[in-house]
Amino acid sequence: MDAYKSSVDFAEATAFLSHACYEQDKMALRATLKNKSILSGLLSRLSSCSSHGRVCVSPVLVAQRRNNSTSPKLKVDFNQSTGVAVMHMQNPPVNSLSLGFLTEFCIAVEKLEMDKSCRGLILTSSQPKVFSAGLDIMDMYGKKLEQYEEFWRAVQEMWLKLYSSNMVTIAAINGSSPAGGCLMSLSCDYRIMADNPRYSIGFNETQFGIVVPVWCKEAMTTIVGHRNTELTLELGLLYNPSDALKIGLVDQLVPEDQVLATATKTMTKWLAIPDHARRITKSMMRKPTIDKIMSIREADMQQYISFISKDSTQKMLGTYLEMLKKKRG
Ligand SMILES: CC/C=C\C/C=C\C/C=C\C=C\CC(=O)SCCNC(=O)CCNC(=O)[C@H](O)C(C)(C)COP(=O)(O)OP(=O)(O)OC[C@H]1O[C@@H](n2cnc3c(N)ncnc32)[C@H](O)[C@@H]1OP(=O)(O)O
Repeated sequence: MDAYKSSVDFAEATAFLSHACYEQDKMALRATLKNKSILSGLLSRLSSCSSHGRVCVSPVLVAQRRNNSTSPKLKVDFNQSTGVAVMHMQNPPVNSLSLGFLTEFCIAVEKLEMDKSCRGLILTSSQPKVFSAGLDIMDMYGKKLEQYEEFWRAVQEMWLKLYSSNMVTIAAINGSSPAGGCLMSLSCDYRIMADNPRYSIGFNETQFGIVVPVWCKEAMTTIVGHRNTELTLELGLLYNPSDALKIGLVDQLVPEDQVLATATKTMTKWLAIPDHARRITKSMMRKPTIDKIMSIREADMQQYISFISKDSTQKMLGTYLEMLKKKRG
Protein backbone atom coordinates (compact mmCIF):
# COMPACT_ATOMS: atom_id res chain seq x y z
CA MET A 1 0.00 0.00 0.00
CA ASP A 2 2.76 2.39 1.00
CA ALA A 3 4.70 1.47 -2.08
CA TYR A 4 1.62 2.10 -4.18
CA LYS A 5 1.03 5.49 -2.57
CA SER A 6 4.65 6.34 -3.14
CA SER A 7 4.42 5.62 -6.80
CA VAL A 8 1.23 7.68 -7.11
CA ASP A 9 2.93 10.62 -5.37
CA PHE A 10 5.91 10.17 -7.61
CA ALA A 11 3.82 10.10 -10.77
CA GLU A 12 1.93 13.20 -9.67
CA ALA A 13 5.08 15.05 -8.75
CA THR A 14 6.78 14.04 -11.99
CA ALA A 15 3.81 15.09 -14.08
CA PHE A 16 3.59 18.35 -12.20
CA LEU A 17 7.26 19.14 -12.54
CA SER A 18 7.38 18.08 -16.17
CA HIS A 19 4.46 20.34 -16.89
CA ALA A 20 6.17 23.17 -15.06
CA CYS A 21 9.30 22.66 -17.10
CA TYR A 22 8.00 21.92 -20.51
CA GLU A 23 5.04 24.25 -20.58
CA GLN A 24 7.35 26.80 -19.02
CA ASP A 25 4.88 27.47 -16.32
CA LYS A 26 7.11 29.77 -14.35
CA MET A 27 4.85 30.07 -11.34
CA ALA A 28 4.54 26.31 -10.98
CA LEU A 29 8.27 25.76 -11.22
CA ARG A 30 8.99 28.44 -8.65
CA ALA A 31 6.46 26.95 -6.23
CA THR A 32 7.94 23.53 -6.75
CA LEU A 33 11.48 24.66 -6.17
CA LYS A 34 10.36 26.20 -2.89
CA ASN A 35 8.77 22.95 -1.78
CA LYS A 36 11.80 21.13 -0.49
CA SER A 37 10.03 17.99 0.57
CA ILE A 38 8.52 17.35 -2.87
CA LEU A 39 11.80 18.20 -4.54
CA SER A 40 14.05 16.05 -2.37
CA GLY A 41 11.58 13.18 -2.53
CA LEU A 42 11.28 13.54 -6.26
CA LEU A 43 15.00 13.63 -6.88
CA SER A 44 15.71 10.58 -4.78
CA ARG A 45 12.74 8.71 -6.26
CA LEU A 46 13.77 9.66 -9.75
CA SER A 47 16.95 7.74 -9.13
CA SER A 48 15.28 4.64 -7.77
CA CYS A 49 12.47 4.61 -10.36
CA SER A 50 14.75 5.64 -13.15
CA SER A 51 14.46 4.18 -16.59
CA HIS A 52 18.22 3.63 -16.57
CA GLY A 53 17.34 0.00 -16.37
CA ARG A 54 20.70 -1.16 -15.23
CA VAL A 55 20.89 1.01 -12.15
CA CYS A 56 18.07 1.23 -9.76
CA VAL A 57 18.88 3.77 -8.94
CA SER A 58 26.94 43.78 -2.25
CA PRO A 59 28.05 40.96 -4.94
CA VAL A 60 26.13 38.32 -3.10
CA LEU A 61 22.86 40.09 -3.78
CA VAL A 62 23.56 40.33 -7.49
CA ALA A 63 24.21 36.62 -7.70
CA GLN A 64 21.13 35.82 -5.63
CA ARG A 65 18.94 37.85 -7.95
CA ARG A 66 20.35 35.93 -10.87
CA ASN A 67 19.72 32.57 -9.22
CA ASN A 68 16.13 33.45 -8.44
CA SER A 69 15.33 33.90 -12.11
CA THR A 70 12.54 31.58 -13.20
CA SER A 71 13.12 31.72 -16.94
CA PRO A 72 13.89 28.28 -18.41
CA LYS A 73 17.52 27.35 -17.94
CA LEU A 74 17.48 24.82 -20.75
CA LYS A 75 16.17 24.73 -24.27
CA VAL A 76 15.60 21.27 -25.65
CA ASP A 77 15.23 20.79 -29.41
CA PHE A 78 14.09 17.27 -30.11
CA ASN A 79 14.11 16.09 -33.71
CA GLN A 80 11.64 13.21 -33.97
CA SER A 81 12.94 12.10 -37.35
CA THR A 82 16.55 11.64 -36.21
CA GLY A 83 15.77 10.71 -32.61
CA VAL A 84 18.30 13.28 -31.40
CA ALA A 85 17.70 15.97 -28.78
CA VAL A 86 19.97 19.00 -28.51
CA MET A 87 19.96 20.47 -25.02
CA HIS A 88 21.13 24.09 -24.92
CA MET A 89 22.16 25.29 -21.47
CA GLN A 90 21.01 28.87 -21.00
CA ASN A 91 21.62 29.91 -17.42
CA PRO A 92 23.32 33.32 -17.75
CA PRO A 93 25.89 34.52 -17.37
CA VAL A 94 28.05 31.36 -17.20
CA ASN A 95 25.70 28.35 -16.99
CA SER A 96 26.58 27.73 -13.37
CA LEU A 97 24.99 24.55 -12.07
CA SER A 98 22.60 26.02 -9.53
CA LEU A 99 19.91 24.05 -7.72
CA GLY A 100 17.31 25.46 -10.10
CA PHE A 101 19.38 24.51 -13.13
CA LEU A 102 20.12 21.01 -11.85
CA THR A 103 16.47 20.38 -11.06
CA GLU A 104 15.41 21.39 -14.55
CA PHE A 105 18.26 19.39 -16.05
CA CYS A 106 17.36 16.16 -14.21
CA ILE A 107 13.71 16.43 -15.19
CA ALA A 108 14.58 17.13 -18.82
CA VAL A 109 16.98 14.17 -19.06
CA GLU A 110 14.48 11.89 -17.32
CA LYS A 111 11.78 12.93 -19.73
CA LEU A 112 13.97 12.27 -22.79
CA GLU A 113 15.08 8.97 -21.27
CA MET A 114 11.47 7.84 -20.95
CA ASP A 115 10.73 8.76 -24.56
CA LYS A 116 11.77 5.66 -26.46
CA SER A 117 12.02 7.63 -29.71
CA CYS A 118 14.86 9.71 -28.26
CA ARG A 119 18.14 7.84 -28.77
CA GLY A 120 20.74 10.58 -28.64
CA LEU A 121 21.41 13.68 -26.58
CA ILE A 122 23.79 16.50 -27.48
CA LEU A 123 24.64 18.83 -24.64
CA THR A 124 25.81 22.34 -25.50
CA SER A 125 25.73 25.95 -24.33
CA SER A 126 23.82 29.00 -25.48
CA GLN A 127 26.13 31.27 -23.51
CA PRO A 128 29.05 32.84 -25.35
CA LYS A 129 32.51 31.51 -24.46
CA VAL A 130 31.34 29.27 -21.63
CA PHE A 131 30.08 25.69 -21.67
CA SER A 132 29.51 25.67 -17.91
CA ALA A 133 31.32 27.37 -15.00
CA GLY A 134 30.64 24.32 -12.82
CA LEU A 135 28.70 24.19 -9.60
CA ASP A 136 27.11 27.44 -8.57
CA ILE A 137 29.29 28.66 -5.74
CA MET A 138 26.40 30.70 -4.35
CA ASP A 139 24.62 27.43 -3.58
CA MET A 140 27.61 26.31 -1.53
CA TYR A 141 28.19 29.54 0.33
CA GLY A 142 26.49 30.83 3.47
CA LYS A 143 23.55 28.45 3.30
CA LYS A 144 21.75 26.29 5.89
CA LEU A 145 22.64 22.61 6.30
CA GLU A 146 19.39 21.47 4.69
CA GLN A 147 20.10 23.68 1.69
CA TYR A 148 23.55 22.12 1.30
CA GLU A 149 21.89 18.71 1.42
CA GLU A 150 19.27 19.58 -1.16
CA PHE A 151 21.89 21.02 -3.47
CA TRP A 152 24.26 18.07 -3.19
CA ARG A 153 21.45 15.58 -3.82
CA ALA A 154 20.72 17.43 -7.06
CA VAL A 155 24.43 17.36 -7.99
CA GLN A 156 24.65 13.61 -7.37
CA GLU A 157 21.45 13.09 -9.33
CA MET A 158 22.67 15.12 -12.30
CA TRP A 159 25.80 13.00 -12.50
CA LEU A 160 23.93 9.71 -12.16
CA LYS A 161 21.33 10.64 -14.76
CA LEU A 162 23.93 11.62 -17.31
CA TYR A 163 26.53 8.96 -16.58
CA SER A 164 24.01 6.12 -16.65
CA SER A 165 21.89 7.38 -19.54
CA ASN A 166 20.75 4.83 -22.11
CA MET A 167 20.97 7.51 -24.77
CA VAL A 168 24.14 8.27 -26.70
CA THR A 169 25.36 11.45 -25.02
CA ILE A 170 27.74 13.88 -26.71
CA ALA A 171 29.14 17.03 -25.14
CA ALA A 172 29.54 19.84 -27.68
CA ILE A 173 31.89 21.96 -25.59
CA ASN A 174 31.72 25.41 -27.12
CA GLY A 175 33.46 27.32 -24.33
CA SER A 176 35.30 26.99 -21.03
CA SER A 177 34.28 24.10 -18.87
CA PRO A 178 35.93 24.12 -15.44
CA ALA A 179 35.13 21.83 -12.49
CA GLY A 180 31.46 20.72 -12.49
CA GLY A 181 31.30 21.74 -16.16
CA CYS A 182 34.11 19.30 -16.89
CA LEU A 183 32.37 16.62 -14.82
CA MET A 184 29.23 17.10 -16.85
CA SER A 185 31.08 16.60 -20.13
CA LEU A 186 33.06 13.65 -18.73
CA SER A 187 29.75 11.94 -18.01
CA CYS A 188 28.92 11.92 -21.72
CA ASP A 189 29.99 9.22 -24.19
CA TYR A 190 32.00 11.57 -26.38
CA ARG A 191 33.45 15.10 -26.07
CA ILE A 192 34.01 17.55 -28.91
CA MET A 193 35.60 20.86 -27.95
CA ALA A 194 36.05 24.18 -29.74
CA ASP A 195 39.70 24.61 -30.70
CA ASN A 196 40.08 28.01 -29.09
CA PRO A 197 43.18 28.44 -26.88
CA ARG A 198 41.29 30.93 -24.69
CA TYR A 199 39.01 28.17 -23.45
CA SER A 200 39.91 25.84 -20.63
CA ILE A 201 38.67 22.57 -19.19
CA GLY A 202 39.67 20.59 -16.11
CA PHE A 203 39.29 20.56 -12.36
CA ASN A 204 40.56 23.67 -10.55
CA GLU A 205 38.93 22.93 -7.17
CA THR A 206 42.05 22.50 -5.04
CA GLN A 207 43.25 25.93 -6.18
CA PHE A 208 40.55 27.49 -4.05
CA GLY A 209 40.54 24.93 -1.25
CA ILE A 210 37.84 22.51 -2.42
CA VAL A 211 38.11 18.75 -2.92
CA VAL A 212 36.22 16.98 -5.71
CA PRO A 213 33.91 14.16 -4.62
CA VAL A 214 35.22 10.62 -4.85
CA TRP A 215 32.84 9.72 -7.70
CA CYS A 216 34.30 12.50 -9.80
CA LYS A 217 37.75 11.02 -9.24
CA GLU A 218 36.44 7.56 -10.13
CA ALA A 219 34.79 8.71 -13.35
CA MET A 220 37.81 10.73 -14.42
CA THR A 221 40.22 7.87 -13.77
CA THR A 222 38.27 5.62 -16.12
CA ILE A 223 38.77 8.18 -18.88
CA VAL A 224 42.28 9.65 -18.52
CA GLY A 225 43.92 7.13 -16.19
CA HIS A 226 45.25 7.33 -12.66
CA ARG A 227 48.29 9.51 -13.25
CA ASN A 228 46.53 12.22 -15.26
CA THR A 229 43.70 12.26 -12.74
CA GLU A 230 46.14 12.53 -9.84
CA LEU A 231 48.01 15.45 -11.41
CA THR A 232 44.85 17.26 -12.46
CA LEU A 233 43.01 16.90 -9.18
CA GLU A 234 45.92 17.54 -6.81
CA LEU A 235 47.19 20.59 -8.67
CA GLY A 236 43.76 21.87 -9.70
CA LEU A 237 44.70 21.92 -13.37
CA LEU A 238 42.78 23.54 -16.18
CA TYR A 239 43.92 22.64 -19.69
CA ASN A 240 43.71 24.49 -22.97
CA PRO A 241 41.94 22.43 -25.65
CA SER A 242 45.07 20.97 -27.24
CA ASP A 243 46.50 19.82 -23.88
CA ALA A 244 43.09 18.44 -22.94
CA LEU A 245 43.12 16.42 -26.16
CA LYS A 246 46.63 15.14 -25.40
CA ILE A 247 45.58 13.59 -22.09
CA GLY A 248 42.24 12.33 -23.46
CA LEU A 249 40.07 14.69 -21.46
CA VAL A 250 38.32 15.53 -24.73
CA ASP A 251 38.06 13.31 -27.81
CA GLN A 252 38.18 15.79 -30.68
CA LEU A 253 38.89 19.47 -31.38
CA VAL A 254 37.15 21.35 -34.16
CA PRO A 255 36.90 25.00 -35.19
CA GLU A 256 34.52 26.87 -32.95
CA ASP A 257 31.78 27.28 -35.54
CA GLN A 258 31.73 23.55 -36.26
CA VAL A 259 31.23 22.16 -32.78
CA LEU A 260 27.52 21.47 -33.04
CA ALA A 261 27.64 20.29 -36.66
CA THR A 262 30.43 17.85 -35.79
CA ALA A 263 28.49 16.62 -32.77
CA THR A 264 25.48 15.99 -35.00
CA LYS A 265 27.59 14.11 -37.55
CA THR A 266 29.26 12.07 -34.82
CA MET A 267 25.87 11.25 -33.32
CA THR A 268 24.75 9.76 -36.63
CA LYS A 269 27.72 7.39 -36.53
CA TRP A 270 27.01 6.34 -32.97
CA LEU A 271 23.33 5.81 -33.73
CA ALA A 272 24.21 3.48 -36.60
CA ILE A 273 25.29 0.92 -34.00
CA PRO A 274 22.39 -1.33 -32.94
CA ASP A 275 20.98 0.24 -29.80
CA HIS A 276 20.75 -2.87 -27.64
CA ALA A 277 24.38 -3.85 -28.26
CA ARG A 278 25.66 -0.35 -27.58
CA ARG A 279 23.54 0.05 -24.46
CA ILE A 280 24.57 -3.28 -22.96
CA THR A 281 28.19 -2.43 -23.66
CA LYS A 282 27.85 1.02 -22.10
CA SER A 283 26.29 -0.55 -19.06
CA MET A 284 29.06 -3.14 -18.87
CA MET A 285 31.65 -0.34 -18.91
CA ARG A 286 29.93 2.01 -16.45
CA LYS A 287 27.90 -0.14 -14.07
CA PRO A 288 30.79 -0.99 -11.73
CA THR A 289 31.47 2.73 -11.15
CA ILE A 290 27.77 3.50 -10.73
CA ASP A 291 27.25 0.64 -8.28
CA LYS A 292 30.25 1.74 -6.26
CA ILE A 293 28.95 5.30 -6.07
CA MET A 294 25.41 4.24 -5.20
CA SER A 295 26.74 2.26 -2.29
CA ILE A 296 28.44 5.31 -0.79
CA ARG A 297 25.86 7.91 -1.80
CA GLU A 298 24.71 8.78 1.71
CA ALA A 299 28.25 8.76 3.09
CA ASP A 300 29.23 11.11 0.28
CA MET A 301 26.36 13.39 1.27
CA GLN A 302 27.51 13.49 4.89
CA GLN A 303 31.09 14.12 3.82
CA TYR A 304 29.99 16.98 1.59
CA ILE A 305 27.86 18.64 4.25
CA SER A 306 30.56 18.38 6.85
CA PHE A 307 33.24 19.67 4.44
CA ILE A 308 31.28 22.53 2.92
CA SER A 309 29.87 23.85 6.20
CA LYS A 310 33.30 24.11 7.86
CA ASP A 311 34.27 27.70 8.68
CA SER A 312 37.59 27.27 6.89
CA THR A 313 35.89 26.03 3.69
CA GLN A 314 33.36 28.84 3.79
CA LYS A 315 36.12 31.37 4.27
CA MET A 316 37.98 30.09 1.21
CA LEU A 317 34.81 30.08 -0.88
CA GLY A 318 34.08 33.65 0.20
CA THR A 319 37.56 34.75 -0.83
CA TYR A 320 37.23 32.95 -4.15
CA LEU A 321 33.86 34.55 -4.87
CA GLU A 322 35.26 38.00 -4.14
CA MET A 323 38.17 37.25 -6.45
CA LEU A 324 35.84 36.17 -9.28
CA LYS A 325 33.82 39.34 -8.91
CA LYS A 326 36.81 41.67 -8.64
CA LYS A 327 38.20 40.20 -11.85
CA ARG A 328 35.67 42.24 -13.80
CA GLY A 329 35.65 45.45 -11.83
C1 LIG B 1 36.17 15.64 1.59
C2 LIG B 1 35.43 15.81 0.29
C3 LIG B 1 34.03 15.41 0.40
C4 LIG B 1 33.09 15.66 -0.46
C5 LIG B 1 33.24 16.62 -1.60
C6 LIG B 1 33.35 17.98 -1.07
C7 LIG B 1 33.27 19.05 -1.72
C8 LIG B 1 33.06 19.17 -3.17
C9 LIG B 1 32.53 20.52 -3.30
C10 LIG B 1 32.43 21.23 -4.36
C11 LIG B 1 32.79 20.86 -5.68
C12 LIG B 1 32.72 21.89 -6.55
C13 LIG B 1 32.94 21.72 -7.95
C14 LIG B 1 32.68 23.03 -8.69
O1 LIG B 1 32.21 22.97 -9.78
S1 LIG B 1 33.00 24.51 -7.92
C15 LIG B 1 32.89 25.73 -9.17
C16 LIG B 1 34.22 25.90 -9.79
N1 LIG B 1 34.14 26.78 -10.91
C17 LIG B 1 35.04 27.73 -11.14
O2 LIG B 1 35.98 27.89 -10.41
C18 LIG B 1 34.82 28.59 -12.34
C19 LIG B 1 34.82 30.02 -11.97
N2 LIG B 1 34.47 30.85 -13.11
C20 LIG B 1 35.36 31.14 -14.07
O3 LIG B 1 36.49 30.71 -14.10
C21 LIG B 1 34.88 32.07 -15.13
O4 LIG B 1 33.68 32.66 -14.68
C22 LIG B 1 34.62 31.43 -16.50
C23 LIG B 1 35.94 30.99 -17.14
C24 LIG B 1 33.68 30.22 -16.40
C25 LIG B 1 33.94 32.48 -17.43
O5 LIG B 1 34.73 33.65 -17.43
P1 LIG B 1 34.09 35.05 -17.86
O6 LIG B 1 35.20 36.02 -17.85
O7 LIG B 1 33.30 34.87 -19.10
O8 LIG B 1 33.02 35.37 -16.72
P2 LIG B 1 33.30 35.98 -15.28
O9 LIG B 1 33.38 37.46 -15.38
O10 LIG B 1 34.41 35.28 -14.60
O11 LIG B 1 31.96 35.56 -14.49
C26 LIG B 1 30.71 36.19 -14.75
C27 LIG B 1 29.89 36.18 -13.48
O12 LIG B 1 29.62 34.82 -13.12
C28 LIG B 1 30.05 34.58 -11.79
N3 LIG B 1 30.50 33.17 -11.68
C29 LIG B 1 31.46 32.59 -12.41
N4 LIG B 1 31.58 31.29 -12.08
C30 LIG B 1 30.65 31.06 -11.13
C31 LIG B 1 30.27 29.89 -10.38
N5 LIG B 1 30.85 28.69 -10.56
N6 LIG B 1 29.29 30.01 -9.48
C32 LIG B 1 28.66 31.19 -9.28
N7 LIG B 1 28.97 32.35 -9.95
C33 LIG B 1 29.96 32.27 -10.87
C34 LIG B 1 31.19 35.57 -11.59
O13 LIG B 1 31.40 35.78 -10.22
C35 LIG B 1 30.65 36.78 -12.30
O14 LIG B 1 29.68 37.37 -11.43
P3 LIG B 1 29.36 38.95 -11.52
O15 LIG B 1 28.73 39.17 -12.85
O16 LIG B 1 30.67 39.65 -11.36
O17 LIG B 1 28.43 39.18 -10.39
